[in-house]
Amino acid sequence: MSAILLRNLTKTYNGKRGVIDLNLKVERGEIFGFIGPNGAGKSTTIRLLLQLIAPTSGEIFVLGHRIHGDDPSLRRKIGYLPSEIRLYPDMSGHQVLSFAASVHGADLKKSRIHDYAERLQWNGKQKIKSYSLGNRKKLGILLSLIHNPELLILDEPTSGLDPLVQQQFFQILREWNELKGTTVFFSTHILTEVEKLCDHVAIIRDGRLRQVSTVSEISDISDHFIEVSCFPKDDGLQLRELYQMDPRAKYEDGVYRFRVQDKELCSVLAMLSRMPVKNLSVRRMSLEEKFMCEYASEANVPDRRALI
Ligand SMILES: Nc1ncnc2c1ncn2[C@@H]1O[C@H](COP(=O)(O)OP(=O)(O)OP(=O)(O)O)[C@@H](O)[C@H]1O
Repeated sequence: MSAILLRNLTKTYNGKRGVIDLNLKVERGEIFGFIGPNGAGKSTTIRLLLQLIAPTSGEIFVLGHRIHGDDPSLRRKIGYLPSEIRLYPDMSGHQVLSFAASVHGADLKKSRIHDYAERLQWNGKQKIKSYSLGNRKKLGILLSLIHNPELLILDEPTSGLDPLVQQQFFQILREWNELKGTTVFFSTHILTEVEKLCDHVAIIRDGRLRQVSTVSEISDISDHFIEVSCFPKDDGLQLRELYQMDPRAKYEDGVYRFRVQDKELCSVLAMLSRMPVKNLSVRRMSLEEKFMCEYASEANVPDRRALI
């Protein structure tokens, strides 16, 4: 039984797309990254999973149950960290935590929440209205874990956390996942987070799933950036042929910049070895760059030169 199963899931808002025809499976116990640029459809998918909005068409199964109308018993099994948390402004952090524990019948003393609060350097004494974004986020993380959920859904959990706290947070997530077998589904637009934490990743763009694979599969098919210039005696013809392999290649100030796939690299280097090359740089694309080139909307594809 999967933790999450989506079948042909579509959500439109007054006829405009939210998400289109999503098919996705997240196995139990996985840490699954859901990545995409702004407006891609991440929050819409999460809101559908949480029964906060209804699908236009398609089916959603969560922890083996088909979502159909409102199901509070299913929601109790899910921990949710929204991208923006709204809490009672006049209560202190500790009061909110105790209140949430009493609602869920959880014993804070027996849970690891205090340990996690300390590791996240959370300040529970202040009133919520005077909280910083980071402290608010930390409280949101603690609240999402308080009832020992089977499925943890985190919507951009790291925004507002400094790098050291982020590291602690990832460590806590890993520990929690190993200890309890909790499935973690988290959305982000920061690819390095997915690299650090996840086995599987789904990439969404313009409301459609573009790729579902392991993180290492995406890394393995990484391409290479080549930047090359030749001595003037070369008329550039051969090079021009080479760099035309990449439709988004650039030529400027005597320097050719283009991308080749892994499988083409050896033959391209062999060809370059026969040319009067003055400068050559070959660099493997990072996952981040690959994401930017392949998965960002066409309009947002950055100038290749900025990446080299
Ligand atoms: N309540 C709404 N009413 C109308 N359109 C909406 C609503 N919520 C989302 N949308 C639209 O649905 C699309 C997907 O938005 P969504 O918020 O799911 O993206 P996202 O990937 O979470 O983006 P971000 O990273 O910016 O939070 C966008 O085009 C957005 O404008």
